[in-house]
Amino acid sequence: MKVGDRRRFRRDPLAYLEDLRRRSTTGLIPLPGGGWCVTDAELAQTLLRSPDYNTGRSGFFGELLPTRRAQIDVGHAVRDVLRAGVPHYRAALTEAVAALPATSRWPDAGTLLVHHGLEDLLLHPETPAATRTLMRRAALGGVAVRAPHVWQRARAEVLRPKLATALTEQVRHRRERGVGEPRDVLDAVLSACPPAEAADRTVADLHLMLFRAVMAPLSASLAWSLLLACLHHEPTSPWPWPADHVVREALRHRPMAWMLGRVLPHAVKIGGTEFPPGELLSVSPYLLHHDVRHWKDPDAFQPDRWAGPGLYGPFIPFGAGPFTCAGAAVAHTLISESLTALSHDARLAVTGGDTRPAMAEGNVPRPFTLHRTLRPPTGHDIAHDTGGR
Ligand code: HEM
Repeated sequence: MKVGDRRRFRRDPLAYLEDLRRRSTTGLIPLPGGGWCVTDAELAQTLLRSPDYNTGRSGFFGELLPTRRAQIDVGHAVRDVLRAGVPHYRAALTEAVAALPATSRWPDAGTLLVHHGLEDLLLHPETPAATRTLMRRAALGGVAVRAPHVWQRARAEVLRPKLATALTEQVRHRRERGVGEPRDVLDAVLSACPPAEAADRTVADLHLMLFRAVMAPLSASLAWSLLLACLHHEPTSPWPWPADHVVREALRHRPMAWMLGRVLPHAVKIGGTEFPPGELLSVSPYLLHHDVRHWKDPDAFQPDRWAGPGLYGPFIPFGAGPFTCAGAAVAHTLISESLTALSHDARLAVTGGDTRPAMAEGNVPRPFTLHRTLRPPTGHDIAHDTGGR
């Protein structure tokens, strides 16, 4: 990438991408880091959904699991344990929100909240305290969510192997004892991975990988939902939208996974261009979510657009097709629960908010400050609380 392009990309990555799309006449844009992005919505969805382009294993798990079947089993087992843990998450999050200071710095405060909600689901309370402490330090110290500063990332690099060693020891211990009904994500991975298929260290690495894959997008999507809703509403009255619509619209407006790549298993001709096998073709959820041919006012943040019967365009914040996110539904629930806990009986306002993202391992919000003021119950709340309507 040329220096000028790099500067423009850093200033506003999404505007830079939009600009590349505007200049393309073929529905394809060459990406500065290599490979191509398919911007035509139909072609893009074909690429994600067609079994022709999604052969073999998903890149999500890297080389950690030997077969596609094993990948699916692990994804489902983790999803099931999180789904069963929703009531626990709700209670833990409500507790954490009650302890949130009136002024908090985001997105870090969101990472803290999400971790508080997930802590017992990642490693249940009977796990040795030292391992849980390491996990907590990792969650907040740049292992779960990529830290912005080099020194923080260096510290995370020291923490990561310590946590991997502690988790490996825990895997050995649980395997010796035998795993019954999964109590946490580690049990879920163990239940889907027989020892012949995954060594103790591999299970620990899978747990670490899932820890990041769950924490980072939940934390970023919660922060985007909060920021965008606050920027588009006066803090003097409660939000007029259900949390579910805010979350959906934030996932559309600022999807954390802004680019999804596929390595072509065979040669293909797209938009008049021949691509050899092995070429990297990507689809951008962001561009599809902002395509004027499929969305009305795509650049406007409008949670209300989800209130009516669907006139929706392509919506793929969790991907699509055979490799779509295993945790999509539960992720949506967890973010909505978090937003509900934050906005319940409170006025929310932000300062320092910017809708341009900082690109880390995805599209994450730049730092902003949340001001949360508890509001006295209104007549409506009292009628609602006592069951009166
Ligand atoms: C807001 C939160 C989340 C977002 C935005 C998100 C997004 C994504 C995306 C874009 C993919 C890749 C799809 C592709 O390559 O086509 C993916 C894969 C995956 N996600 Fe999520 N995810 C989230 C939360 C979760 C949670 C809570 C879980 C826990 C179960 C999870 C488990 C997975 C798994 C297992 C895969 C790999 C699926 C496969 O290849 O079989 N994700 N996610």
